[in-house]
Amino acid sequence: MTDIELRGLTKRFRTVAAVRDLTCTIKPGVTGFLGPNGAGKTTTLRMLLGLIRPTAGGAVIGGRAYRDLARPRRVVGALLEASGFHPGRTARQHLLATAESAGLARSRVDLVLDEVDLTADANRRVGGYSLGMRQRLGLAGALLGDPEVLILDEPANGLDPAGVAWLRALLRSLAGQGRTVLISSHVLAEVQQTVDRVLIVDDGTLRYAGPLTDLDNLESAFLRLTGSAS
Ligand SMILES: Nc1ncnc2c1ncn2[C@@H]1O[C@H](COP(=O)(O)OP(=O)(O)OP(=O)(O)O)[C@@H](O)[C@H]1O
Repeated sequence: MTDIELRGLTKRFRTVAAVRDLTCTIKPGVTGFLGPNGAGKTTTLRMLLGLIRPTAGGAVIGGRAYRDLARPRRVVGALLEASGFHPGRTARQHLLATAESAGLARSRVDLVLDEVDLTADANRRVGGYSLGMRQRLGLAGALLGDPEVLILDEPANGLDPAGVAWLRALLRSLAGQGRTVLISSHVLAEVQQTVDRVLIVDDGTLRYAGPLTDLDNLESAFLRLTGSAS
């Protein structure tokens, strides 16, 4: 069981205060990370993954900063945006290269391809993939190290309705195995069906952290807490 902890996490870009003093603990289960455009979600996830340096405070996963994890892919799987794949490579080649560079068993590749339902297309070039297929490939990459923690930025992006239902079942099953799953999303109806807890941020500030069941109605709570209610 691995927690994610944010401790006074803060990021300023010149004049923009993107993330302001976020403190919370994210436990095993599925946690939805919600907020309007520009609220600071992606910046927070990028700091969690050691991609950008906080201005102040920090974030730890299982008690360690991402940069200090000896084998990060075995602890944390991440999907930030489904791009950056070499278009001339097949999905299988992409995952084999990732497995090799991370010191993971090649046998994991076929397992994760199956898990994301890409086995039939595994030998096609990624350049010909749809957005939803690239999203599934990104998820396969996140699952490659069989990590205890998954950090997924808008994982339902590009998935068709059957894909969204499939993703919901996958996330629930990962949570059922005791993993900690953090997903950002704008689709509140979908979040409502998938998550155990929610974090709501607005203007870089944490407005709510707690169980979904403590909110009568996610949409009205979101609009009220983010000042978007008319
Ligand atoms: N590299 C950067 N340089 C300058 N400002 C940035 C940079 N990255 C993000 N910002 C700013 O920080 C704020 C938070 O952006 P962020 O992308 O984290 O929001 P978000 O909640 O993920 O938004 P969205 O839902 O639209 O993806 C925004 O005002 C954004 O313009």
